[in-house]
Amino acid sequence: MVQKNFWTKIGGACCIVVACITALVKLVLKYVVGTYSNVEYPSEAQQKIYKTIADIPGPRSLPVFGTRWIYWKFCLYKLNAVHLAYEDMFNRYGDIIREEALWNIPVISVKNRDFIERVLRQSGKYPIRPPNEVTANYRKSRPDRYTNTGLVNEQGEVWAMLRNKLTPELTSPRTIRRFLPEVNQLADDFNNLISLARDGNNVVKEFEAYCNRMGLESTCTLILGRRFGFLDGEISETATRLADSVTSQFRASQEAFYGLPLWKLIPTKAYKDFVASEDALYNIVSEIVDSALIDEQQSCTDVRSVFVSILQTSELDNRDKKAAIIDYIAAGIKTLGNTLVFLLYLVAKHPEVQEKIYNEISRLAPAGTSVTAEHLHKATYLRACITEAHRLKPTAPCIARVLESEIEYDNYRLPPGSVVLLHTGLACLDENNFKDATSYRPERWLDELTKKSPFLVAPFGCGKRMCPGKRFVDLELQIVLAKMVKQFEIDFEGQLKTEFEFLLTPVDSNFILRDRIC
Ligand code: HEM
Repeated sequence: MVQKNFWTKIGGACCIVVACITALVKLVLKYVVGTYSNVEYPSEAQQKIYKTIADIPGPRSLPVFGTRWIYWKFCLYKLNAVHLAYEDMFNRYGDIIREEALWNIPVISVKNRDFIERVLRQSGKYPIRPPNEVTANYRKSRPDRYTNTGLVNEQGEVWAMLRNKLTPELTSPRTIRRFLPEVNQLADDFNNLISLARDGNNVVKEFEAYCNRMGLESTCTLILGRRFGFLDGEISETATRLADSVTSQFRASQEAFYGLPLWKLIPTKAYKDFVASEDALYNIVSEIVDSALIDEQQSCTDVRSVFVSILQTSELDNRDKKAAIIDYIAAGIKTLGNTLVFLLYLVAKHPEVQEKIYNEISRLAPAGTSVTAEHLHKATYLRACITEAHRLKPTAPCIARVLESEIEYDNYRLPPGSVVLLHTGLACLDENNFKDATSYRPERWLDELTKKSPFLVAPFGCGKRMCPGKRFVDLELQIVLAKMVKQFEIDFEGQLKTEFEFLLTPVDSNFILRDRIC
Protein backbone atom coordinates (compact mmCIF):
# COMPACT_ATOMS: atom_id res chain seq x y z
CA MET A 1 0.00 0.00 0.00
CA VAL A 2 2.86 2.34 1.03
CA GLN A 3 4.73 1.28 -2.11
CA LYS A 4 1.68 2.07 -4.30
CA ASN A 5 1.37 5.58 -2.79
CA PHE A 6 5.05 6.15 -3.34
CA TRP A 7 4.82 5.28 -7.08
CA THR A 8 1.66 7.38 -7.49
CA LYS A 9 3.46 10.38 -6.02
CA ILE A 10 6.52 9.80 -8.22
CA GLY A 11 4.24 9.53 -11.30
CA GLY A 12 2.44 12.79 -10.41
CA ALA A 13 5.73 14.59 -9.88
CA CYS A 14 7.04 13.33 -13.22
CA CYS A 15 3.93 14.63 -15.00
CA ILE A 16 4.38 18.07 -13.48
CA VAL A 17 8.05 18.11 -14.43
CA VAL A 18 7.31 17.03 -18.04
CA ALA A 19 4.59 19.70 -18.34
CA CYS A 20 6.96 22.38 -17.01
CA ILE A 21 9.77 21.33 -19.37
CA THR A 22 7.37 21.30 -22.34
CA ALA A 23 6.11 24.78 -21.49
CA LEU A 24 9.68 26.02 -21.07
CA VAL A 25 10.80 24.51 -24.38
CA LYS A 26 7.78 26.01 -26.12
CA LEU A 27 8.57 29.42 -24.68
CA VAL A 28 12.25 29.25 -25.65
CA LEU A 29 11.43 27.98 -29.14
CA LYS A 30 8.87 30.69 -29.64
CA TYR A 31 11.31 33.34 -28.51
CA VAL A 32 14.30 32.00 -30.46
CA VAL A 33 12.44 31.19 -33.65
CA GLY A 34 10.44 34.39 -33.40
CA THR A 35 13.58 36.45 -32.93
CA TYR A 36 15.76 34.86 -35.57
CA SER A 37 13.33 34.03 -38.37
CA ASN A 38 11.01 37.01 -38.16
CA VAL A 39 8.09 34.65 -38.74
CA GLU A 40 4.99 35.79 -36.91
CA TYR A 41 3.17 32.89 -35.35
CA PRO A 42 -0.49 33.76 -35.03
CA SER A 43 -1.94 33.56 -31.59
CA GLU A 44 -4.87 31.21 -31.07
CA ALA A 45 -7.20 34.19 -31.20
CA GLN A 46 -5.67 35.26 -34.53
CA GLN A 47 -5.92 31.73 -35.94
CA LYS A 48 -9.65 31.81 -35.30
CA ILE A 49 -10.07 34.93 -37.44
CA TYR A 50 -10.77 32.90 -40.57
CA LYS A 51 -14.12 31.27 -40.79
CA THR A 52 -15.10 28.55 -43.22
CA ILE A 53 -17.97 28.19 -45.66
CA ALA A 54 -19.90 26.36 -42.94
CA ASP A 55 -19.91 29.57 -40.85
CA ILE A 56 -21.57 31.70 -43.54
CA PRO A 57 -25.11 32.58 -42.46
CA GLY A 58 -28.12 31.39 -44.41
CA PRO A 59 -31.38 29.50 -44.14
CA ARG A 60 -31.39 26.40 -41.92
CA SER A 61 -30.13 23.36 -43.79
CA LEU A 62 -31.67 19.88 -43.74
CA PRO A 63 -29.56 16.74 -44.10
CA VAL A 64 -29.32 15.70 -47.78
CA PHE A 65 -31.93 18.24 -49.00
CA GLY A 66 -29.90 21.27 -47.92
CA THR A 67 -31.83 24.56 -48.04
CA ARG A 68 -33.97 23.86 -51.10
CA TRP A 69 -36.95 23.39 -48.75
CA ILE A 70 -37.31 27.20 -48.62
CA TYR A 71 -38.96 27.01 -52.05
CA TRP A 72 -41.29 24.12 -51.19
CA LYS A 73 -45.04 24.71 -51.10
CA PHE A 74 -46.19 26.60 -47.97
CA CYS A 75 -42.58 27.44 -47.03
CA LEU A 76 -40.68 30.74 -47.01
CA TYR A 77 -40.38 31.69 -50.66
CA LYS A 78 -42.00 31.10 -54.03
CA LEU A 79 -40.19 29.30 -56.80
CA ASN A 80 -41.37 31.85 -59.35
CA ALA A 81 -40.06 34.73 -57.19
CA VAL A 82 -36.48 33.64 -56.54
CA HIS A 83 -35.34 37.25 -57.13
CA LEU A 84 -37.45 38.40 -54.15
CA ALA A 85 -36.14 35.51 -52.05
CA TYR A 86 -32.55 36.72 -52.53
CA GLU A 87 -33.52 40.31 -51.72
CA ASP A 88 -35.05 39.10 -48.46
CA MET A 89 -32.15 36.77 -47.61
CA PHE A 90 -29.56 39.55 -48.11
CA ASN A 91 -31.63 41.73 -45.75
CA ARG A 92 -31.76 38.97 -43.13
CA TYR A 93 -28.23 37.58 -43.29
CA GLY A 94 -26.02 40.32 -44.76
CA ASP A 95 -23.85 40.58 -47.90
CA ILE A 96 -22.83 36.92 -48.02
CA ILE A 97 -25.25 33.99 -47.78
CA ARG A 98 -24.87 30.22 -47.80
CA GLU A 99 -27.51 28.01 -49.36
CA GLU A 100 -27.13 24.27 -49.81
CA ALA A 101 -28.15 22.26 -52.84
CA LEU A 102 -28.96 18.53 -52.78
CA TRP A 103 -26.41 16.49 -50.78
CA ASN A 104 -25.64 19.68 -48.87
CA ILE A 105 -23.39 21.15 -51.54
CA PRO A 106 -22.86 24.79 -50.54
CA VAL A 107 -23.79 27.60 -52.93
CA ILE A 108 -22.56 31.02 -51.84
CA SER A 109 -24.41 34.20 -52.85
CA VAL A 110 -22.67 37.56 -52.67
CA LYS A 111 -23.61 41.14 -53.55
CA ASN A 112 -20.49 42.92 -52.36
CA ARG A 113 -18.87 44.96 -55.15
CA ASP A 114 -15.28 44.19 -54.17
CA PHE A 115 -15.94 40.44 -53.92
CA ILE A 116 -17.73 40.37 -57.29
CA GLU A 117 -14.84 42.20 -58.92
CA ARG A 118 -12.21 39.91 -57.39
CA VAL A 119 -13.96 36.74 -58.54
CA LEU A 120 -14.42 38.01 -62.08
CA ARG A 121 -10.84 39.24 -62.25
CA GLN A 122 -9.35 35.95 -61.03
CA SER A 123 -10.71 33.92 -63.93
CA GLY A 124 -8.04 32.00 -65.81
CA LYS A 125 -7.85 30.27 -69.17
CA TYR A 126 -11.08 28.32 -68.77
CA PRO A 127 -13.50 30.12 -66.44
CA ILE A 128 -15.99 27.69 -64.97
CA ARG A 129 -19.70 28.50 -64.94
CA PRO A 130 -21.63 25.73 -63.15
CA PRO A 131 -23.46 23.84 -65.88
CA ASN A 132 -27.21 23.61 -66.09
CA GLU A 133 -27.27 20.05 -64.73
CA VAL A 134 -30.62 19.20 -66.29
CA THR A 135 -29.44 20.08 -69.80
CA ALA A 136 -26.06 18.40 -69.25
CA ASN A 137 -27.73 15.24 -67.95
CA TYR A 138 -30.16 15.09 -70.85
CA ARG A 139 -27.54 15.72 -73.53
CA LYS A 140 -25.27 13.04 -72.14
CA SER A 141 -28.15 10.59 -72.48
CA ARG A 142 -28.49 11.39 -76.22
CA PRO A 143 -25.12 10.65 -77.86
CA ASP A 144 -27.02 10.24 -81.14
CA ARG A 145 -27.69 14.01 -81.04
CA TYR A 146 -24.91 15.52 -78.96
CA THR A 147 -21.18 14.81 -78.68
CA ASN A 148 -20.87 17.11 -75.65
CA THR A 149 -23.08 19.29 -73.47
CA GLY A 150 -22.66 22.40 -75.67
CA LEU A 151 -21.03 25.84 -75.47
CA VAL A 152 -23.26 27.04 -72.63
CA ASN A 153 -22.62 24.03 -70.38
CA GLU A 154 -19.18 22.65 -71.33
CA GLN A 155 -16.00 23.36 -69.36
CA GLY A 156 -12.24 23.33 -69.88
CA GLU A 157 -10.66 22.44 -73.20
CA VAL A 158 -13.88 21.27 -74.86
CA TRP A 159 -15.53 24.60 -74.00
CA ALA A 160 -12.49 26.53 -75.31
CA MET A 161 -12.54 24.54 -78.57
CA LEU A 162 -16.28 25.25 -79.08
CA ARG A 163 -15.88 28.91 -78.18
CA ASN A 164 -12.94 29.33 -80.60
CA LYS A 165 -14.67 27.60 -83.45
CA LEU A 166 -18.26 28.80 -83.00
CA THR A 167 -18.21 32.41 -81.86
CA PRO A 168 -15.74 34.53 -83.92
CA GLU A 169 -18.22 35.22 -86.72
CA LEU A 170 -21.03 36.05 -84.26
CA THR A 171 -18.92 38.46 -82.23
CA SER A 172 -17.16 40.10 -85.16
CA PRO A 173 -17.98 43.84 -85.63
CA ARG A 174 -17.99 43.20 -89.39
CA THR A 175 -20.89 40.72 -89.07
CA ILE A 176 -22.85 43.16 -86.93
CA ARG A 177 -22.19 46.06 -89.36
CA ARG A 178 -23.44 43.96 -92.26
CA PHE A 179 -26.55 43.06 -90.27
CA LEU A 180 -27.56 46.70 -89.72
CA PRO A 181 -29.93 47.10 -92.71
CA GLU A 182 -31.62 43.84 -91.70
CA VAL A 183 -32.14 45.11 -88.13
CA ASN A 184 -33.69 48.32 -89.52
CA GLN A 185 -36.13 46.16 -91.44
CA LEU A 186 -36.84 43.98 -88.39
CA ALA A 187 -37.55 47.08 -86.29
CA ASP A 188 -39.95 48.45 -88.94
CA ASP A 189 -41.78 45.12 -89.07
CA PHE A 190 -41.97 45.02 -85.26
CA ASN A 191 -43.46 48.53 -85.18
CA ASN A 192 -45.97 47.47 -87.78
CA LEU A 193 -46.91 44.33 -85.83
CA ILE A 194 -47.47 46.13 -82.51
CA SER A 195 -49.24 49.01 -84.19
CA LEU A 196 -51.82 46.57 -85.60
CA ALA A 197 -52.05 44.68 -82.28
CA ARG A 198 -53.48 47.75 -80.47
CA ASP A 199 -57.09 47.75 -79.29
CA GLY A 200 -59.41 50.78 -79.50
CA ASN A 201 -57.62 52.40 -76.54
CA ASN A 202 -54.16 51.95 -78.08
CA VAL A 203 -53.38 49.16 -75.61
CA VAL A 204 -51.27 46.16 -76.64
CA LYS A 205 -52.08 43.37 -74.21
CA GLU A 206 -49.40 40.83 -73.24
CA PHE A 207 -46.81 42.92 -74.98
CA GLU A 208 -44.07 40.51 -73.84
CA ALA A 209 -45.30 37.90 -76.33
CA TYR A 210 -44.60 40.35 -79.21
CA CYS A 211 -41.15 41.11 -77.82
CA ASN A 212 -40.39 37.38 -77.64
CA ARG A 213 -41.44 37.08 -81.28
CA MET A 214 -39.02 39.90 -82.07
CA GLY A 215 -36.27 38.08 -80.15
CA LEU A 216 -37.04 34.89 -82.05
CA GLU A 217 -37.22 36.47 -85.50
CA SER A 218 -34.09 38.56 -85.08
CA THR A 219 -31.98 35.80 -83.51
CA CYS A 220 -33.03 33.33 -86.21
CA THR A 221 -32.36 35.93 -88.91
CA LEU A 222 -28.89 36.62 -87.52
CA ILE A 223 -27.94 32.99 -86.99
CA LEU A 224 -29.67 31.33 -89.94
CA GLY A 225 -29.47 34.23 -92.35
CA ARG A 226 -33.06 34.39 -93.47
CA ARG A 227 -36.42 35.71 -92.29
CA PHE A 228 -38.93 33.29 -90.75
CA GLY A 229 -42.17 35.30 -90.62
CA PHE A 230 -42.44 35.36 -86.81
CA LEU A 231 -43.38 39.06 -87.08
CA ASP A 232 -46.16 38.49 -89.57
CA GLY A 233 -49.71 39.23 -88.35
CA GLU A 234 -50.67 35.58 -88.07
CA ILE A 235 -48.11 33.73 -86.03
CA SER A 236 -47.13 30.45 -87.62
CA GLU A 237 -47.50 27.12 -85.85
CA THR A 238 -43.70 26.70 -85.84
CA ALA A 239 -43.20 30.06 -84.13
CA THR A 240 -45.74 29.17 -81.45
CA ARG A 241 -44.12 25.77 -80.85
CA LEU A 242 -40.63 27.29 -80.71
CA ALA A 243 -41.61 30.07 -78.30
CA ASP A 244 -43.56 27.63 -76.11
CA SER A 245 -40.72 25.13 -75.91
CA VAL A 246 -38.18 27.81 -74.95
CA THR A 247 -40.54 29.07 -72.23
CA SER A 248 -41.16 25.60 -70.82
CA GLN A 249 -37.44 24.83 -71.04
CA PHE A 250 -36.59 27.80 -68.81
CA ARG A 251 -39.47 26.98 -66.45
CA ALA A 252 -38.49 23.32 -66.14
CA SER A 253 -34.80 24.23 -65.62
CA GLN A 254 -35.88 26.57 -62.84
CA GLU A 255 -37.95 23.89 -61.11
CA ALA A 256 -35.28 21.27 -61.50
CA PHE A 257 -32.59 23.66 -60.16
CA TYR A 258 -34.30 25.42 -57.27
CA GLY A 259 -36.93 22.80 -56.50
CA LEU A 260 -36.31 19.42 -55.01
CA PRO A 261 -33.95 17.78 -57.54
CA LEU A 262 -35.65 14.41 -57.40
CA TRP A 263 -35.15 14.27 -61.17
CA LYS A 264 -31.69 12.93 -60.37
CA LEU A 265 -33.31 9.82 -58.93
CA ILE A 266 -36.53 9.42 -60.93
CA PRO A 267 -37.90 11.20 -64.03
CA THR A 268 -40.08 13.84 -62.33
CA LYS A 269 -42.74 15.93 -64.09
CA ALA A 270 -40.32 18.89 -64.28
CA TYR A 271 -37.69 16.66 -65.90
CA LYS A 272 -40.18 15.14 -68.34
CA ASP A 273 -41.35 18.65 -69.27
CA PHE A 274 -37.75 19.64 -69.81
CA VAL A 275 -37.07 16.62 -72.06
CA ALA A 276 -40.24 17.33 -74.05
CA SER A 277 -39.24 20.97 -74.60
CA GLU A 278 -35.63 20.08 -75.47
CA ASP A 279 -36.91 17.46 -77.95
CA ALA A 280 -39.35 19.94 -79.45
CA LEU A 281 -36.60 22.53 -79.74
CA TYR A 282 -34.31 20.01 -81.40
CA ASN A 283 -36.93 18.94 -83.92
CA ILE A 284 -37.96 22.49 -84.80
CA VAL A 285 -34.39 23.70 -85.15
CA SER A 286 -33.58 20.63 -87.24
CA GLU A 287 -36.45 21.52 -89.58
CA ILE A 288 -35.27 25.14 -89.80
CA VAL A 289 -31.64 24.16 -90.32
CA ASP A 290 -32.52 21.62 -92.98
CA SER A 291 -34.69 24.06 -94.90
CA ALA A 292 -32.07 26.78 -94.49
CA LEU A 293 -29.48 24.35 -95.83
CA ILE A 294 -31.50 23.86 -99.00
CA ASP A 295 -31.87 27.64 -99.39
CA GLU A 296 -28.19 28.08 -98.68
CA GLN A 297 -27.27 25.98 -101.70
CA GLN A 298 -29.41 28.25 -103.88
CA SER A 299 -28.23 31.57 -102.55
CA CYS A 300 -25.03 33.42 -101.85
CA THR A 301 -25.98 36.57 -99.93
CA ASP A 302 -23.71 38.09 -97.30
CA VAL A 303 -26.08 38.08 -94.32
CA ARG A 304 -25.71 34.34 -93.99
CA SER A 305 -22.24 34.48 -92.57
CA VAL A 306 -22.90 33.15 -89.04
CA PHE A 307 -24.76 30.11 -90.29
CA VAL A 308 -22.29 29.51 -93.09
CA SER A 309 -19.33 29.91 -90.79
CA ILE A 310 -20.78 27.35 -88.39
CA LEU A 311 -21.52 24.91 -91.20
CA GLN A 312 -18.08 25.35 -92.71
CA THR A 313 -16.19 24.97 -89.44
CA SER A 314 -13.68 22.22 -89.92
CA GLU A 315 -13.00 19.51 -87.35
CA LEU A 316 -16.43 19.93 -85.86
CA ASP A 317 -18.99 17.14 -85.78
CA ASN A 318 -22.30 17.91 -87.52
CA ARG A 319 -24.06 17.20 -84.22
CA ASP A 320 -22.04 20.05 -82.61
CA LYS A 321 -23.07 22.45 -85.38
CA LYS A 322 -26.77 21.72 -84.86
CA ALA A 323 -26.36 21.92 -81.07
CA ALA A 324 -24.67 25.32 -81.43
CA ILE A 325 -27.57 26.67 -83.45
CA ILE A 326 -30.06 25.33 -80.87
CA ASP A 327 -28.04 26.95 -78.08
CA TYR A 328 -27.88 30.30 -79.86
CA ILE A 329 -31.58 30.37 -80.62
CA ALA A 330 -32.57 29.24 -77.11
CA ALA A 331 -30.14 31.74 -75.54
CA GLY A 332 -31.39 34.63 -77.68
CA ILE A 333 -35.20 34.56 -77.62
CA LYS A 334 -36.30 35.20 -74.04
CA THR A 335 -33.23 37.17 -73.00
CA LEU A 336 -33.79 39.61 -75.82
CA GLY A 337 -37.59 39.71 -75.42
CA ASN A 338 -37.40 40.35 -71.65
CA THR A 339 -34.70 43.00 -72.01
CA LEU A 340 -36.77 44.83 -74.60
CA VAL A 341 -39.85 44.88 -72.32
CA PHE A 342 -37.82 46.19 -69.35
CA LEU A 343 -36.19 48.91 -71.45
CA LEU A 344 -39.50 50.07 -72.95
CA TYR A 345 -41.20 49.96 -69.54
CA LEU A 346 -38.59 52.25 -67.98
CA VAL A 347 -38.79 54.63 -70.93
CA ALA A 348 -42.61 54.55 -70.79
CA LYS A 349 -42.54 55.47 -67.10
CA HIS A 350 -40.25 58.45 -67.76
CA PRO A 351 -41.84 60.73 -70.41
CA GLU A 352 -39.07 63.32 -69.95
CA VAL A 353 -36.48 60.67 -70.90
CA GLN A 354 -38.60 59.66 -73.87
CA GLU A 355 -38.73 63.26 -75.11
CA LYS A 356 -34.96 63.54 -74.96
CA ILE A 357 -34.51 60.32 -76.95
CA TYR A 358 -37.04 61.59 -79.49
CA ASN A 359 -35.25 64.92 -79.89
CA GLU A 360 -31.83 63.28 -80.18
CA ILE A 361 -32.85 60.68 -82.73
CA SER A 362 -35.01 63.09 -84.79
CA ARG A 363 -32.03 65.45 -85.05
CA LEU A 364 -29.68 62.62 -86.09
CA ALA A 365 -31.97 60.56 -88.34
CA PRO A 366 -34.82 62.64 -89.82
CA ALA A 367 -38.15 60.99 -90.60
CA GLY A 368 -38.11 58.38 -93.34
CA THR A 369 -34.38 57.60 -93.04
CA SER A 370 -32.79 54.40 -91.77
CA VAL A 371 -30.72 54.42 -88.62
CA THR A 372 -27.04 54.14 -89.56
CA ALA A 373 -23.94 53.18 -87.59
CA GLU A 374 -22.93 56.85 -87.58
CA HIS A 375 -26.27 57.92 -86.05
CA LEU A 376 -25.90 55.31 -83.34
CA HIS A 377 -22.34 56.39 -82.62
CA LYS A 378 -23.57 59.94 -82.03
CA ALA A 379 -26.71 58.93 -80.07
CA THR A 380 -25.07 59.11 -76.64
CA TYR A 381 -28.33 59.72 -74.75
CA LEU A 382 -30.05 56.75 -76.40
CA ARG A 383 -27.15 54.50 -75.41
CA ALA A 384 -27.17 55.87 -71.85
CA CYS A 385 -30.89 54.95 -71.59
CA ILE A 386 -30.04 51.35 -72.51
CA THR A 387 -27.11 51.10 -70.07
CA GLU A 388 -29.30 52.49 -67.29
CA ALA A 389 -32.04 49.92 -68.07
CA HIS A 390 -29.41 47.13 -67.90
CA ARG A 391 -28.38 48.50 -64.49
CA LEU A 392 -31.88 48.76 -63.07
CA LYS A 393 -33.65 45.74 -64.56
CA PRO A 394 -31.30 43.11 -65.98
CA THR A 395 -33.01 39.92 -67.12
CA ALA A 396 -29.95 37.92 -65.94
CA PRO A 397 -29.38 39.47 -62.50
CA CYS A 398 -26.52 37.25 -61.38
CA ILE A 399 -23.36 35.64 -62.74
CA ALA A 400 -22.44 32.13 -61.60
CA ARG A 401 -18.87 30.92 -61.23
CA VAL A 402 -16.86 28.11 -59.65
CA LEU A 403 -13.86 29.64 -57.83
CA GLU A 404 -10.54 28.84 -59.46
CA SER A 405 -8.46 29.80 -56.43
CA GLU A 406 -9.05 30.58 -52.78
CA ILE A 407 -10.74 33.88 -51.95
CA GLU A 408 -10.92 35.61 -48.59
CA TYR A 409 -13.88 37.82 -47.81
CA ASP A 410 -15.05 39.29 -44.54
CA ASN A 411 -12.95 36.78 -42.57
CA TYR A 412 -14.30 33.85 -44.54
CA ARG A 413 -12.00 31.66 -46.56
CA LEU A 414 -13.67 30.21 -49.65
CA PRO A 415 -11.66 27.34 -51.15
CA PRO A 416 -11.20 26.73 -54.90
CA GLY A 417 -14.13 24.77 -56.28
CA SER A 418 -16.72 26.76 -54.31
CA VAL A 419 -19.85 27.65 -56.29
CA VAL A 420 -20.59 31.38 -56.08
CA LEU A 421 -23.53 33.43 -57.37
CA LEU A 422 -22.52 37.05 -57.95
CA HIS A 423 -25.66 39.16 -57.61
CA THR A 424 -24.70 42.03 -59.86
CA GLY A 425 -28.36 43.09 -60.23
CA LEU A 426 -28.82 43.65 -56.49
CA ALA A 427 -25.36 45.25 -56.16
CA CYS A 428 -26.49 47.79 -58.76
CA LEU A 429 -29.38 48.80 -56.49
CA ASP A 430 -27.06 49.46 -53.56
CA GLU A 431 -26.66 53.11 -52.59
CA ASN A 432 -22.96 52.44 -51.82
CA ASN A 433 -22.38 51.67 -55.48
CA PHE A 434 -24.71 54.13 -57.22
CA LYS A 435 -26.15 57.38 -55.94
CA ASP A 436 -29.93 57.45 -56.12
CA ALA A 437 -29.58 53.79 -57.01
CA THR A 438 -33.22 52.81 -57.50
CA SER A 439 -34.03 55.71 -59.84
CA TYR A 440 -33.88 55.51 -63.62
CA ARG A 441 -31.44 58.30 -64.45
CA PRO A 442 -29.73 57.78 -67.85
CA GLU A 443 -27.92 61.10 -67.32
CA ARG A 444 -25.59 59.42 -64.82
CA TRP A 445 -23.87 57.66 -67.75
CA LEU A 446 -23.19 60.99 -69.48
CA ASP A 447 -21.37 62.23 -66.41
CA GLU A 448 -17.63 61.80 -66.88
CA LEU A 449 -17.33 60.99 -63.18
CA THR A 450 -19.59 57.93 -63.26
CA LYS A 451 -17.39 54.88 -63.23
CA LYS A 452 -18.17 52.52 -66.08
CA SER A 453 -18.51 49.60 -63.58
CA PRO A 454 -18.09 46.70 -66.06
CA PHE A 455 -18.22 44.22 -63.17
CA LEU A 456 -21.50 45.54 -61.78
CA VAL A 457 -23.47 46.60 -64.83
CA ALA A 458 -22.77 43.27 -66.49
CA PRO A 459 -26.02 42.14 -68.14
CA PHE A 460 -24.05 39.92 -70.49
CA GLY A 461 -21.66 38.51 -67.89
CA CYS A 462 -17.96 39.13 -67.90
CA GLY A 463 -14.60 37.90 -69.18
CA LYS A 464 -13.95 34.93 -71.45
CA ARG A 465 -17.38 33.39 -70.86
CA MET A 466 -19.20 36.61 -71.63
CA CYS A 467 -22.28 36.37 -73.84
CA PRO A 468 -21.24 36.15 -77.53
CA GLY A 469 -24.58 37.73 -78.50
CA LYS A 470 -23.77 41.05 -76.79
CA ARG A 471 -22.81 43.10 -79.89
CA PHE A 472 -25.86 41.95 -81.78
CA VAL A 473 -28.20 42.70 -78.85
CA ASP A 474 -26.64 46.16 -78.37
CA LEU A 475 -27.33 46.99 -81.99
CA GLU A 476 -30.87 45.65 -81.91
CA LEU A 477 -31.88 47.46 -78.71
CA GLN A 478 -30.58 50.77 -80.03
CA ILE A 479 -32.40 50.53 -83.35
CA VAL A 480 -35.67 49.24 -81.89
CA LEU A 481 -35.74 51.93 -79.18
CA ALA A 482 -34.92 54.69 -81.68
CA LYS A 483 -37.59 53.58 -84.12
CA MET A 484 -40.28 52.98 -81.51
CA VAL A 485 -39.81 56.37 -79.87
CA LYS A 486 -39.95 57.99 -83.29
CA GLN A 487 -43.27 56.36 -84.10
CA PHE A 488 -45.08 56.14 -80.73
CA GLU A 489 -45.54 57.84 -77.40
CA ILE A 490 -45.00 54.86 -75.17
CA ASP A 491 -47.02 54.63 -71.96
CA PHE A 492 -47.66 52.06 -69.26
CA GLU A 493 -50.29 52.10 -66.52
CA GLY A 494 -49.39 50.74 -63.08
CA GLN A 495 -46.35 48.68 -62.19
CA LEU A 496 -44.81 45.95 -64.31
CA LYS A 497 -45.16 42.49 -62.75
CA THR A 498 -42.18 40.16 -62.91
CA GLU A 499 -41.52 36.49 -62.24
CA PHE A 500 -38.35 34.47 -62.13
CA GLU A 501 -38.05 31.71 -64.73
CA PHE A 502 -34.29 31.24 -64.61
CA LEU A 503 -34.39 34.80 -65.94
CA LEU A 504 -36.21 37.84 -64.59
CA THR A 505 -39.29 37.79 -66.80
CA PRO A 506 -42.12 40.32 -67.32
CA VAL A 507 -45.71 39.05 -67.10
CA ASP A 508 -49.04 40.45 -68.32
CA SER A 509 -47.48 43.68 -69.56
CA ASN A 510 -50.00 46.01 -71.21
CA PHE A 511 -48.34 48.87 -73.07
CA ILE A 512 -50.15 51.90 -74.44
CA LEU A 513 -48.79 53.03 -77.81
CA ARG A 514 -50.12 56.37 -79.11
CA ASP A 515 -49.14 57.47 -82.60
CA ARG A 516 -46.75 60.39 -82.34
CA ILE A 517 -48.07 63.56 -83.95
CA CYS A 518 -45.08 65.27 -85.53
C1 HEM B 1 -30.51 40.67 -74.06
C2 HEM B 1 -30.07 39.52 -74.51
C3 HEM B 1 -29.07 38.64 -73.81
C4 HEM B 1 -28.65 38.65 -72.52
C5 HEM B 1 -29.09 39.60 -71.39
C6 HEM B 1 -27.68 37.58 -72.37
C7 HEM B 1 -27.01 37.30 -71.19
C8 HEM B 1 -26.05 36.30 -71.06
C9 HEM B 1 -25.31 36.03 -69.85
C10 HEM B 1 -25.45 36.79 -68.54
C11 HEM B 1 -24.47 34.98 -70.10
C12 HEM B 1 -23.49 34.36 -69.10
C13 HEM B 1 -22.14 35.08 -69.22
C14 HEM B 1 -21.13 34.75 -68.13
O1 HEM B 1 -21.25 33.72 -67.48
O2 HEM B 1 -20.20 35.56 -67.96
C15 HEM B 1 -24.68 34.58 -71.47
C16 HEM B 1 -24.04 33.54 -72.10
C17 HEM B 1 -24.30 33.14 -73.39
N1 HEM B 1 -25.13 33.76 -74.31
FE1 HEM B 1 -26.27 35.40 -73.97
N2 HEM B 1 -27.55 36.94 -73.57
C18 HEM B 1 -28.37 37.55 -74.47
C19 HEM B 1 -28.53 37.23 -75.81
C20 HEM B 1 -27.87 36.23 -76.46
C21 HEM B 1 -27.97 35.95 -77.88
C22 HEM B 1 -28.81 36.74 -78.87
C23 HEM B 1 -27.18 34.85 -78.11
C24 HEM B 1 -26.91 34.15 -79.42
C25 HEM B 1 -27.10 34.62 -80.59
C26 HEM B 1 -26.59 34.45 -76.85
C27 HEM B 1 -25.75 33.37 -76.67
C28 HEM B 1 -25.10 33.06 -75.48
C29 HEM B 1 -24.20 31.91 -75.34
C30 HEM B 1 -23.87 30.87 -76.40
C31 HEM B 1 -23.69 31.97 -74.02
C32 HEM B 1 -22.68 31.02 -73.37
C33 HEM B 1 -21.27 31.53 -73.60
C34 HEM B 1 -20.15 30.70 -72.96
O3 HEM B 1 -20.39 30.07 -71.95
O4 HEM B 1 -19.05 30.72 -73.52
N3 HEM B 1 -27.03 35.31 -75.88
N4 HEM B 1 -25.65 35.40 -72.04
